[in-house]
Amino acid sequence: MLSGSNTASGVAAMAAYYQRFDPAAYLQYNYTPPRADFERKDSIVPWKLACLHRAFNEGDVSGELLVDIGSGPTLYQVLSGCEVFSKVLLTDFLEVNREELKHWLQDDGGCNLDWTPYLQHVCKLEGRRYDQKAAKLRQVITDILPIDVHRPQPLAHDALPSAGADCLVSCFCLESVSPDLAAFTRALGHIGRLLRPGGHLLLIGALGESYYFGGPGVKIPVVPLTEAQVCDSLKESGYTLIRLEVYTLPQDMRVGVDDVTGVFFAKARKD
Ligand SMILES: Nc1ncnc2c1ncn2[C@@H]1O[C@@H](CSCCNC[C@@H]2Cc3ccc([N+](=O)[O-])cc3CN2)[C@@H](O)[C@H]1O
Repeated sequence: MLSGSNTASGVAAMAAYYQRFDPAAYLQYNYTPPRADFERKDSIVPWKLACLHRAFNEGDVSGELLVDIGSGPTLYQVLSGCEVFSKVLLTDFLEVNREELKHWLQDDGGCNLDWTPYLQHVCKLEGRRYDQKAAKLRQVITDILPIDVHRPQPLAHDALPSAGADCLVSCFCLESVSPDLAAFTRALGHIGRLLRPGGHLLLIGALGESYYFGGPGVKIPVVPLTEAQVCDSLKESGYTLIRLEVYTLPQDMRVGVDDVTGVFFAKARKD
């Protein structure tokens, strides 16, 4: 187990693990079938996309600026939000992930995953024509910034307007970058400072995960969360929970890349 919560050594140990993170392998492990099988009702990615579609489109989420916290090398988390917000910021700790996202934005053929099935699936949910989604995304994603959720100010001081973001989305990040539960809760508070009061947080994460592979042989420790801990941490860090949904992994979704037992989706509002 890593040493104490948010101590320099605990956080530094996590940062050291991430020096070996391999975006291409990570995408292969989690964002291809069976976990991303758009023909299967019980596949994880369609479940996540349905949660995000509903959360962005039920009338209470609005504003100009959406910030994705810890984007990693993935885009799926903003496919619905890009129709609601005029500005979207992607963020990640690692240069290799920011580069992966830039490849997609610049459409330079350097991507390690074809996002077409994802865009098609979300357009089907929205009843929208597919051929405008990529252009819309490239139009609203205005920057890809470095972030560290363990800093009280996770982004550069001039990254956001003074009022803050209108909405945050964060998927599978906080629990897998924190040395323990206290650091996870503190990180929730840090990202909350980026959000205006009354703004929404859409948080997706792993339940019961104690490790995952961020590449071949790159075993990264994770804070194993329960639903109750997620609810308590949100409350403790200044959010009001609106809805919590849980997906339990069927046996054949447990493919050996982690020991996840479930996935949670939380929609919350900053007090
Ligand atoms: N201090 C930091 N601040 C912000 N971001 C940071 C920091 N350190 C690293 N990062 C950044 O955060 C990371 C985000 S990827 C974290 C992976 N999370 C676990 C993985 C994901 C996953 C996906 C799908 C499914 N499923 O069931 O379908 C299960 C699971 C469970 N395993 C990475 O981009 C790193 O670059």
